[in-house]
Amino acid sequence: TEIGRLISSYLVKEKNLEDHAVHLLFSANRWEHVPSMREKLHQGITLVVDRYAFSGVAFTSAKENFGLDWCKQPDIGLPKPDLILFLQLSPEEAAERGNFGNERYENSSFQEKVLQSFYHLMKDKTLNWKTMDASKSIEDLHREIKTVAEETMQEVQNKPLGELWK
Ligand SMILES: Nc1ncnc2c1ncn2[C@@H]1O[C@H](COP(=O)(O)OP(=O)(O)OP(=O)(O)O)[C@@H](O)[C@H]1O
Ligand SMILES: Cc1cn([C@H]2C[C@H](O)[C@@H](COP(=O)(O)O)O2)c(=O)[nH]c1=O
Repeated sequence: TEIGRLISSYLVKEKNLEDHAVHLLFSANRWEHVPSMREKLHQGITLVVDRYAFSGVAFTSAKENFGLDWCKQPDIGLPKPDLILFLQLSPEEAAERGNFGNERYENSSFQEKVLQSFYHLMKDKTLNWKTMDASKSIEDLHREIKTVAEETMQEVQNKPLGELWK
């Protein structure tokens, strides 16, 4: 989408955007997909969503003068995930993996702040957070994710779709 392209040029540092504005753009980029997400979910299709609103809150609240509550507001009411997988890897190990350091936000001190924001978000017991050890091999991690995802799909198949942070 146009918003998506604008965000991409911000992330690769081609464009600078004001911090509040970019936070709202990330959220708008989620909201513009909600009608098609709802349609697919009602057809029984399982959605795997990379990052979603939790990255929105964790990354913006890691900036100076942004509280967690303000950061959550624009994403309140999005489709609520049945399972949130947090792939945990130390900032040091992440930095050793391919391509780290080129994008905006990819420096270890900022990533450490983001990690603390994620720990805060994970305290919310109304959400089904599961932490996976991302230092494992791709194959082992894949197996574990598949198992927990399939269990969740079984559990929730007849449950109504919830609204995030409501
Ligand atoms: N379990 C793993 N073990 C070893 N290397 C991995 C593993 N998972 C991913 N990688 C490698 O780490 C690099 C980053 O992986 P990937 O792009 O999947 O991360 P990501 O978390 O999706 O990053 P971002 O969301 O910031 O784009 C890639 O080079 C990928 O091949
Ligand atoms: C969803 C979302 C993401 N971000 C940040 C987090 C990452 O640094 C990038 C996304 O990188 P990817 O390689 O495309 O996964 O954007 C953010 O600041 N706010 C958000 O809502």
